[in-house]
Amino acid sequence: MAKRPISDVVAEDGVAVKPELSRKKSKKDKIEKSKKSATASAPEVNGLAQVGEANGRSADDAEDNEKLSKAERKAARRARREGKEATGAKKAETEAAIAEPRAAAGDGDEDVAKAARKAARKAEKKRLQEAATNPEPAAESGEYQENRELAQLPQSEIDAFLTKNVMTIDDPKPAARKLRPITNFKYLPIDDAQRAPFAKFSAPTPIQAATWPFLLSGRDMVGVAETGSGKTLAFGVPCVRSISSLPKDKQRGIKAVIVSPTRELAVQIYDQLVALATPAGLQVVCVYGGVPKDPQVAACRKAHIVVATPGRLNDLIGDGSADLSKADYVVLDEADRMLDKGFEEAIRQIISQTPRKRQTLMFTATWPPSVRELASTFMNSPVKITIGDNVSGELRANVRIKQLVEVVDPRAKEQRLLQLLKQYQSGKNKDDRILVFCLYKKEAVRIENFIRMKGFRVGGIHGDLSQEKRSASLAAFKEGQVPLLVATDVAARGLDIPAVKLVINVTFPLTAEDYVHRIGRTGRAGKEGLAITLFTEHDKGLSGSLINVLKAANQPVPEDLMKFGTTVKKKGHDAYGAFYKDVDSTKQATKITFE
Ligand SMILES: Nc1ncnc2c1ncn2[C@@H]1O[C@H](COP(=O)(O)OP(=O)(O)OP(=O)(O)O)[C@@H](O)[C@H]1O
Repeated sequence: MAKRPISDVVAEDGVAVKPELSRKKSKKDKIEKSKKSATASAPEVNGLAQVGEANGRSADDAEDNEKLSKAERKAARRARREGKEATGAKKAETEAAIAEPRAAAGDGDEDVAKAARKAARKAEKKRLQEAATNPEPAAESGEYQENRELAQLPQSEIDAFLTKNVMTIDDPKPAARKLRPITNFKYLPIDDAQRAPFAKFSAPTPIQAATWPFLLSGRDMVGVAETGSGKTLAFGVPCVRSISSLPKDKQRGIKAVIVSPTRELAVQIYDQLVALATPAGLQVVCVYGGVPKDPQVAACRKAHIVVATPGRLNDLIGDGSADLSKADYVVLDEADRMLDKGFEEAIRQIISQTPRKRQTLMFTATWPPSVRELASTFMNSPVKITIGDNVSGELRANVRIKQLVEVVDPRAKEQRLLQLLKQYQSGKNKDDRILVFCLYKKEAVRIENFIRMKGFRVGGIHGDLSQEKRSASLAAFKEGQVPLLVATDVAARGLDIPAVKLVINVTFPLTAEDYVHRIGRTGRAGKEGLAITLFTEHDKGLSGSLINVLKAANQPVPEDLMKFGTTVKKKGHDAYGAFYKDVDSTKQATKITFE
């Protein structure tokens, strides 16, 4: 499918897809019925029956476990063999190291000098043997083999990288060997053409470096890293490699599916995936609602990778146009959003169509406890990788964003907004990009008109606008023709708009997670950013969560905000409700924190 402008994209984004609204009658109802009967016999997790995932599991589980333990035994044997070889090489090196100084010390002992030379030769021979038996990984071999140069880096260099970037790796499986972060693009097991899209970057970001070895090894994963830290390529690169490393006849059909909560984000991911997949000869399709289905149906027939919003994807599954039975690489981007609210059922439907033996990944900047257990029902012993000083997975904003909070009278918000715009968009800064967030669509319309009346160039993006207008506003803002954009939370997650200088929250969002995502539209890819939030007494229920976010990022907490209270209300899952029990699913995991 050709690259699709955002203006082609219409539909359900930003609003949770209600399964009963999007569902096609006939065939889909049958699917639903069979799921309901399965639910009755499915095991319950926290009072919620696992649909699809649990179906027919027991019959295949024994076989699977058998395969798994065979694979694990094989990995353990290989680890032992590598260990022996390493010990042998080390021994020879040690002999040489011991002998050399003695000889150099000139103790006159000819035998010692001879022994040193012999040991050195032995060590060198061993190294050469190792290099010969451990060639660079063949591109067509699916198994991940660490690049030789990476394997030979001194451990101190690896430790310094891990410490500098404060990485936490929770791995519930005992590691056969320690995987080193891929600290340079040249260590990726892909060919040069596939490496071309990275030419503009100097090095992988921490989330990319840390996740790639695990993902290339086929592991399930939860990846948590700040907004704008390059998570798309973190899951995109192994996605393409997982397909391109297969023999050609095994590459046919939809092999990977990436689900995103909004259509604009889906299109953005699609663009990045096309850049990665094209050099590998793979096709990507982007499916979303509100536009004619036929071109998407045709593209699905040839596609290897599908990037989708849940509603339209379920539509295509329901009418038999999208066959996910071979899609064994599944990504939920903005995973907490995908598992929240009305998306959950749509996600269950999608995942139930994918093979039971698959790699499932969840990526996000915010990972609230309310979705963690539900997430684990879709995954198999996932590795959890968190970047940043955030071991317990608390809510964290990008620390390069300066956050200012002003407590104001609700009636004074518009005037204060005007002052801020005059202050930050004047003189040489008149073209600086500013993103203004509102909570409600009607509010966004009012604020946009107000700003325009005051003489500013402004566009809008929210659910009440036609798709054409919405896409035009976003494109004009991205390209710099209109420096101001008024948006609802439809633009809060994932959108990568270049050089947004300032985010202004005219009205606080419904959750502190949304706040973190909203302000994350600035300060991306290592840059600095600024966010100004107008907070009123109407928002006081969220003062405690906001204070925590500010404190964790070393930002000033205004006295007026403290007055609203510091209590944090526990957020219940929409399905599990307020009685949701937070279970530490990583309890058994080996937790390694580098700091
Ligand atoms: N290795 C890299 N070095 C520098 N920039 C990078 C690198 N990888 C990706 N980027 C750029 O960083 C920006 C943010 O990437 P991306 O949109 O994937 O972030 P994200 O972590 O998914 O953000 P969000 O949490 O808001 O969805 C993009 O413009 C992307 O091109």
